[in-house]
Amino acid sequence: MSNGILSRNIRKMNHCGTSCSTIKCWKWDITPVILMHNKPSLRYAVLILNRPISQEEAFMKNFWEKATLRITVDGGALRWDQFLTRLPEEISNKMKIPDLITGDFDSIAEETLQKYKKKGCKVVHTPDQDYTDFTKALKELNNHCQEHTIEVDNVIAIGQASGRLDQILGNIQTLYLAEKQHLLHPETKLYLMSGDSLSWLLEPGNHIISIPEETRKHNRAWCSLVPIGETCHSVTTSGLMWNLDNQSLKFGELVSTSNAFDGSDTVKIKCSHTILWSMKVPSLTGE
Ligand SMILES: Nc1ncnc2c1ncn2[C@@H]1O[C@H](COP(=O)(O)OP(=O)(O)OP(=O)(O)O)[C@@H](O)[C@H]1O
Ligand SMILES: Cc1ncc(C[n+]2csc(CCO)c2C)c(N)n1
Repeated sequence: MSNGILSRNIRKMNHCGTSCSTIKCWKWDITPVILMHNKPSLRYAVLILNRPISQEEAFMKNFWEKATLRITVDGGALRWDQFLTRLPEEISNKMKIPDLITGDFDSIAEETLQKYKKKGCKVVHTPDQDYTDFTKALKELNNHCQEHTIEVDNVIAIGQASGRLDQILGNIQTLYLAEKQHLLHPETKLYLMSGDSLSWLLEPGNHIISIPEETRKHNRAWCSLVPIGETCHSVTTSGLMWNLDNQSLKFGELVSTSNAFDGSDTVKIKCSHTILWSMKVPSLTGE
């Protein structure tokens, strides 16, 4: 086991005792507070998708610089370029370049591609039209890690969830594919960060999610549990304003959006099927 903070705090624990030895347990201590003050031992990859970057300059700069691996996905390279113009030139000039630029390149301008090639970025063309550039980027990330014997515990994809609903759903599909098609190392966790919201999949089992103090204190801190693609027949929670007690989550019946925290330092969730968990994370957008 490695000691990167994020995923090591997201330990899979099969320790539930004899009565539930087959139930998997996860502890999630990922918080942007940890990301913000990311420790040197933290090993993560950052992926920039093709959406405006709405996070605060200080956060993004720090987050990018301290990443183990930096990837821009197709038009994401342009978004990164635009983000750099928000920083003073003497700072942006010294920033690390993307390690990898991937995509079918229908969105990136040739000029931008050439500029990054000249700077020494590795460019991987992924023309397959059966998968999104985000999905293909995860495969390339994994290949790159294997080639260079790099390990990352977490992959955080940055992309504002706005605009095209099909793309937003496509991004959720990528979360599922990463798991089902083993696109990443089995220990590597994948998150979608959109502005001040962080989303990831909770697999069947028990989950304990640490809630950062800033989120607990925030009077409009929201969270959600959404069943995607299949009914989650049984969900039991604690730590939420609207807890579930062995209830079923299903579109057309009950979907737990606009839920909130009850002030506890952890949220506990037991679910029978995979669900999408999203939560507000503190102060990344300056709002
Ligand atoms: N409107 C959007 N909303 C959410 N995510 C998006 C949106 N547009 C693009 N993305 C994300 O950025 C990635 C890279 O986008 P890209 O520049 O390739 O645009 P695209 O050609 O429209 O997307 P794709 O080629 O994946 O269909 C996409 O795979 C997707 O994950
Ligand atoms: C059933 C089915 N629906 C849509 C597409 C189209 N598509 C899905 S991902 C992608 C890549 C976008 O960069 C494209 C064009 C397909 N191939 N198969």
